[in-house]
Amino acid sequence: MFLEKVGKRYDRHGPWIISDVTLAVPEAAVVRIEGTNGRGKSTLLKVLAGISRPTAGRVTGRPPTAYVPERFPPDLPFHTVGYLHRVGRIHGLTRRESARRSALWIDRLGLSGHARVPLKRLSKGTSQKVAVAQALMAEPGLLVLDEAWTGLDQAARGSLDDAVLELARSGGRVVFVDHDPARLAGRVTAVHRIVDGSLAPAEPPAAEDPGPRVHIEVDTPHGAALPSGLPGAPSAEPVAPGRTRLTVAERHSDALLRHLLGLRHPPVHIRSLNEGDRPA
Ligand SMILES: Nc1ncnc2c1ncn2[C@@H]1O[C@H](COP(=O)(O)OP(=O)(O)OP(=O)(O)O)[C@@H](O)[C@H]1O
Repeated sequence: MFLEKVGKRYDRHGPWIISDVTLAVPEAAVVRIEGTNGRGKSTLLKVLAGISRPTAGRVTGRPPTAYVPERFPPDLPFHTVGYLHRVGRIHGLTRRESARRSALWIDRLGLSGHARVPLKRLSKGTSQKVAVAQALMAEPGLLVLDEAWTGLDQAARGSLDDAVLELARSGGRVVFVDHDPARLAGRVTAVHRIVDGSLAPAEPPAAEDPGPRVHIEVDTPHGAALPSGLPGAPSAEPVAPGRTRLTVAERHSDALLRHLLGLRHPPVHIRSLNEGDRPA
């Protein structure tokens, strides 16, 4: 995906908010956009996501895109699960797949207690979880996140981190703004700072130690593939026909095991669990 000399102003005679922005977002990129308040970060993200049309320049090669806005409009006459299910249908998913993904993200983001609550009655933090869930439901090729972690509890922030890494690992692109300079440290592939309306490269944050990891070997019947979106974004390595070795950070292993034990499509048999080594 490529932005070529992109500029945006909201009014024909108004100031240019961003100008002459040239940016490549390759596959598997995790791109952080920085800038002080009011510099045009949200404006750039909206142009990237295709929600706002550039006033100058052009955007090419945009894959199917999902966007988590800074503020999610909860003023819709649905409850959480009904809304997510509709989002899935809008993305062209079958009823069954839409229900599967809704249930997956409701579980992973800790929304189970709010599944039947009308969107209008959700707290700000819970609405934010729904905003994240509706974007991840789409399994997009480009995920644009505008302060999407803000308001989430720690577990949901971890789930969003995992989802970003999964997406990048499968070749997807992620572009985000976040006030925490350490967000996705070690995973960010490029940082760009908005200075005087244009983009300047900046230094990515250093990696944090991911800590001990756990290996889980699982069998699936007839070699069926494991579903995408597993908690903790484990890496998966085939070790024998129908057998996969999953490697996940120890802090996510309980959530992953719980999820694997509950899987029905396909059912998963856990063969072994091997704890405690550290990444090289
Ligand atoms: N729809 C709009 N119409 C007119 N002006 C707008 C609109 N949206 C944003 N602006 C203006 O564009 C400028 C940049 O806003 P933007 O929200 O993109 O910045 P930001 O870097 O994301 O800010 P913050 O860090 O405060 O979220 C601001 O001066 C803002 O008032």
